[in-house]
Amino acid sequence: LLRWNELRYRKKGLPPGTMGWPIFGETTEFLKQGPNFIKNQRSRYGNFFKSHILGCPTIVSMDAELNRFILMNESKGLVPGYPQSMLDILGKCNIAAVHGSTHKYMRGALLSLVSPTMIRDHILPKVDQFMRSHLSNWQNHVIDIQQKTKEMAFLSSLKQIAGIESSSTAQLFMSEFFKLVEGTLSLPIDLPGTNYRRGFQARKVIVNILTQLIKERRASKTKDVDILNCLLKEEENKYKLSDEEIIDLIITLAYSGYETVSTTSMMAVKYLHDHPHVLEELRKEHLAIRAKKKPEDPINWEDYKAMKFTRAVIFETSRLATIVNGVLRKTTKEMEINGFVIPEGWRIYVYTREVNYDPYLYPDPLVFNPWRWLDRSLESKNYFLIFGGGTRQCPGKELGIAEISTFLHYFVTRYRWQEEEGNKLVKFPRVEAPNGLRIRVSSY
Ligand code: HEM
Repeated sequence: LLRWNELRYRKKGLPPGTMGWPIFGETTEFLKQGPNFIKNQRSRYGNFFKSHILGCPTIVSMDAELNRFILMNESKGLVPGYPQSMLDILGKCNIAAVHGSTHKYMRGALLSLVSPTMIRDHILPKVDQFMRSHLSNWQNHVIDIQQKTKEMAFLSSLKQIAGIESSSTAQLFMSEFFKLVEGTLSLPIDLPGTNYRRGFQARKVIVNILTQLIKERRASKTKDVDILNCLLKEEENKYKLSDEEIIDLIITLAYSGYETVSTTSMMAVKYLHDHPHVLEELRKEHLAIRAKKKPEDPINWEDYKAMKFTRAVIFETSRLATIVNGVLRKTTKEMEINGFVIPEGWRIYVYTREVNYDPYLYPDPLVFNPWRWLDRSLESKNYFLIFGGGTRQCPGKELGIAEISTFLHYFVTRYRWQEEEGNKLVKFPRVEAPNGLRIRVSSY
């Protein structure tokens, strides 16, 4: 079978590599061995090789130049290639499902909602208010920081979107949202009891909640500046979206900033715990900001901009933990890349993980050293792909960093913490603590 499968794909012009078993391909090896599978294949076949993973024939690209080319050339037919379950559940207007001019339009609408001015004037005050209350009364408790940062990422975005925080709507929305997320990461099997079916049903509940919210907003004419109101203000808004587009955009916003922000926050807590000298430096930065303020004064834009070491801690956490392993594209037609012919419909996995551990780019790559990021030019290097690159580079980069920074501000100025015994961390295919990451918290 293995040989037959190799012969089937021995089409002239494909990159080197192996295709594994019919249907399953090399998915088991990929999931079991994780990054080592990719490294082994690279040592045999180079930086651009073929495989068959997660149900699709796939090209894995680890070549810096080619990766840039792939990310810059959506218009030539290299569109997002995320799994069908994700597209089905996030809606047909979600940003990963649209291309060309529709993508430009939806992206423009989204960028206007999370621009630096919006963050400074409207979002940061909400994030501050939220973090103050979310991070209260943790002292003298053992908490699961994974659970707390997940709730934080979701509820903080819900507050920015619609000013909702701790109502029963927020709780219902949150439990349905968690089911939706699980559904997007499952096989698209529509049977009772599957995560896919549950995710799809959760989407329906969320769409109902949002439809109701939109109706209430239109009737109430409130002047609050939150994301929902900005989307509904037709006269002043350059981007006019239908209700369906508004709903999918809100789901996109909550979804894209959820796991990225929560996992980075959790891992920052983990690394700070394990590196007391880094925690000391970070705390110094935040205590200096607090010293100039009254206890009730919020974190403002100037404070955020002054958090240079915090920014460095966030980048170093993203790099070392590799929160995002890479991004997926697919070909909309047969095309030639780097002298190889890639058939229509193949996935391209722009695999960026190994760049994070390249000793030429990051000396002592396995050491947690935030100081390396104080040279701000590192952020604009071509190989810096923590937030993606090209036409789909993360529009929520500053928002995500502002949220994590505010979280860290209140966390390190209010608390000390000690990890409990027995925590386990998995780094691949997602960074997570399967049984939670429990810490014992006391007042600072
Ligand atoms: C530490 C936090 C974050 C990380 C590491 C991160 C990472 C990324 C990456 C790697 C991509 C590229 C995906 C691709 O090319 O297919 C991306 C895209 C995106 N991110 Fe983020 N992200 C973060 C926070 C956020 C936040 C808070 C938001 C909310 C506004 C957000 C919204 C988006 C959206 C909407 C896209 C798709 C853009 C498009 O397709 O044009 N992200 N992000």
